[in-house]
Amino acid sequence: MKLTGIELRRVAMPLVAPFRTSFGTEFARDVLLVRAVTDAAEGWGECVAMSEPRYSSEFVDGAAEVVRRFLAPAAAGLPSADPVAVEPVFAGIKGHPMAKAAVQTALLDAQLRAAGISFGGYLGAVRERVPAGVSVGIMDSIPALLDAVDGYLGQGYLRIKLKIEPGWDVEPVRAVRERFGDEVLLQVDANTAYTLADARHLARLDPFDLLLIEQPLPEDDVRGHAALARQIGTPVCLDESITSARAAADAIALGAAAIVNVKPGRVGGYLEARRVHDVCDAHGVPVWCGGMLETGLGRAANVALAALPNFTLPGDTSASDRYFARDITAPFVLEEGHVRVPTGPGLGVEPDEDALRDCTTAAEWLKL
Ligand SMILES: CSCC[C@@H](NC(=O)CCC(=O)O)C(=O)O
Ligand SMILES: [Mg+2]
Repeated sequence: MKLTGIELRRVAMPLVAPFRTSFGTEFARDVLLVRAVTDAAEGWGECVAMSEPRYSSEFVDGAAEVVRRFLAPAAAGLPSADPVAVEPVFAGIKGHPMAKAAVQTALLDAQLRAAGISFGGYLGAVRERVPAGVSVGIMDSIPALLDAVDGYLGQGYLRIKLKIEPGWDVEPVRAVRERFGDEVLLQVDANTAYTLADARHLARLDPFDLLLIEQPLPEDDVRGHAALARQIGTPVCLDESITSARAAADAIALGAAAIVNVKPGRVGGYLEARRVHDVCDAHGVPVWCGGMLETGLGRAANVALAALPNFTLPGDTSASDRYFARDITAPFVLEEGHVRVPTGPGLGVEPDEDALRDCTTAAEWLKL
């Protein structure tokens, strides 16, 4: 399969409501899409980098430049743009996992469409639908939070994740527990907002029987997470710290991760994401699929990944309307709290031409 060209397409996707985390508030997504044109088929990849480098060091303009100057020429230089062959070539370019993941996914989508193989079939999916959790941002008030959670539970979401930060943690969790009871699957995500000195405070979450606390400490403080795990009862889950399968193995060996949030963009692609899944499985550590407010293209790939055997916790694989009034693919919908795994070749979804046209802000053809 020879790569003949790559299109970089930027789309503007307003969010149905602001989404506030400990590192800022998102009002819209400025998404970089990669379309790989090969002599066999075309494929799409979504870059999950945000507009600013606040979740991690990548940001969308930088990712576009890395694809333009380094990744696309590297892929085009190969005799065959096989996503597996592209990995070692991309390894020679340091960092930029989200940019790499977008290109690799576009090549994988093209290869699988040409072969008539679904993304889930290729990755090793064992389920036809996956349980959907939902991520709930930091709100202006407890009543507003309770209204939001009530709405999501009413839609059928099977797990609630609350964003937390110092000053918005114990009380919102207590309020959700008191209002919705002990049966609701509940977890929190701090996006690195605390330090080990907050251990005693974070232990105040223990009575609320949370599934996990996600990335309480900075992404490079793996030892700190291990120390924290010995001081709190809530299981520690890592997100930002897990940049590769090796990082997952190290974190598990250090006792820093009882659970892992798998995000293909954070680790350089779906092939490495599967390796993270496999390493965690080998250590008896459950995983779930994280989210980066993906459009239906990235969402399709995540839902397929979430159907692998060791994805035993509901992921942030929400319906499209959690974030977007109009998706660029047919919307993913919640069915009894689950999202269906696409079965068609490749990602199994196509961009809707009209929706894509209406939200495109830039299109650039990279002649290779
Ligand atoms: C803008 S926040 C993106 C990163 C965040 N993602 C979510 O909270 C889930 C977002 C989603 O539902 O896609 C995380 O740290 O897990
Ligand atoms: Mg997270």
